Amino acid sequence: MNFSDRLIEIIKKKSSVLIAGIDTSIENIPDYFIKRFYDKEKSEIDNLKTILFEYNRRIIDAVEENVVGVKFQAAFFEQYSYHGFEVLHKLCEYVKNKKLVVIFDGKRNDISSSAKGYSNAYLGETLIFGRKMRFFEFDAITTNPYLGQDGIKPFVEDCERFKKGLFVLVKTSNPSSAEFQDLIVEDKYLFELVAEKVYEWGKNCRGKEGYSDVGAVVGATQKEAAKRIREILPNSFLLVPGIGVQGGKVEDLKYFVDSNNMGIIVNSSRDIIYAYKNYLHSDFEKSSYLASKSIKESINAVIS
Ligand SMILES: O=c1ccn([C@@H]2O[C@H](COP(=O)(O)O)[C@@H](O)[C@H]2O)c(=O)[nH]1
Repeated sequence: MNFSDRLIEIIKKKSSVLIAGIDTSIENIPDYFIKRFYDKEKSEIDNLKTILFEYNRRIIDAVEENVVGVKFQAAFFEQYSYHGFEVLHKLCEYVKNKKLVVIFDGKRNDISSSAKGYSNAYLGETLIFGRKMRFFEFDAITTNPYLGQDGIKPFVEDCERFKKGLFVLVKTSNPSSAEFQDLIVEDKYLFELVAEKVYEWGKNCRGKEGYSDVGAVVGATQKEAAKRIREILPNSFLLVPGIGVQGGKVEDLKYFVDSNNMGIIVNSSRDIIYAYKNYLHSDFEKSSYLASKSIKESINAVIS
């Protein structure tokens, strides 16, 4: 089954388009949780690994009912070197077993030979002594289009081969996104040209429902751009980060959906993983549950 078809199936089953973003830093985990798991007999690194896994695992359990998937932000695991990646690997398997969509937000790309290495790692398989090994079980990855077609091709090929998904950065949510993305090239915004490329790259990997497995990242803070991107990409999923803390408004999601009020998945990270700061300080699991339920319901009220 294609990635886009799997995604649609889960969206229908869950009546949700919410993705929980796991961007956890150990300093933001509540003290009471750290104290509960910190073992003085163990090394700092062993404690880090246990606490990072156990906290995120509980968040995932708490929000499972309200989300269609989990997006792991690579940076927050890479900051702990290979120890962080060990935890990421375990969490990825954990989410996979729950039949949710698992996204690796690494914004990877490079020249084609190196891009192939990234694609092997996160979407496909790697040859070791003639044997094919699959290391991560992600369903989709985010990529940066700056290197052009040859840097994207290895990912697209693995999407076709392994029925995986790709989200290419088209218009990002951050304050400086206009610096390059809004430059005018050939009478168009650069992000429009990138969206046209995304259409081209994804036109041969469509699922039965007619959606492409190659989608775009479009920040929730970019409603004007979203209207234009939707015209260029009528049959692609948009991964939309930036609601909440970054100022993106749930009401604006009506500009991101397609003509069937479909075609988006919406990420929320800090508002979910650190919801205890706004809800119940002493119960982070219940807080994350309540936050995810409230975000899911407010999105559904806008797009259904
Ligand atoms: O344009 C982009 C692309 C990616 N992101 C990522 O999404 C989350 C957003 O986190 P919040 O806490 O919900 O603001 C984070 O992992 C970013 O790296 C983005 O925000 N904007």
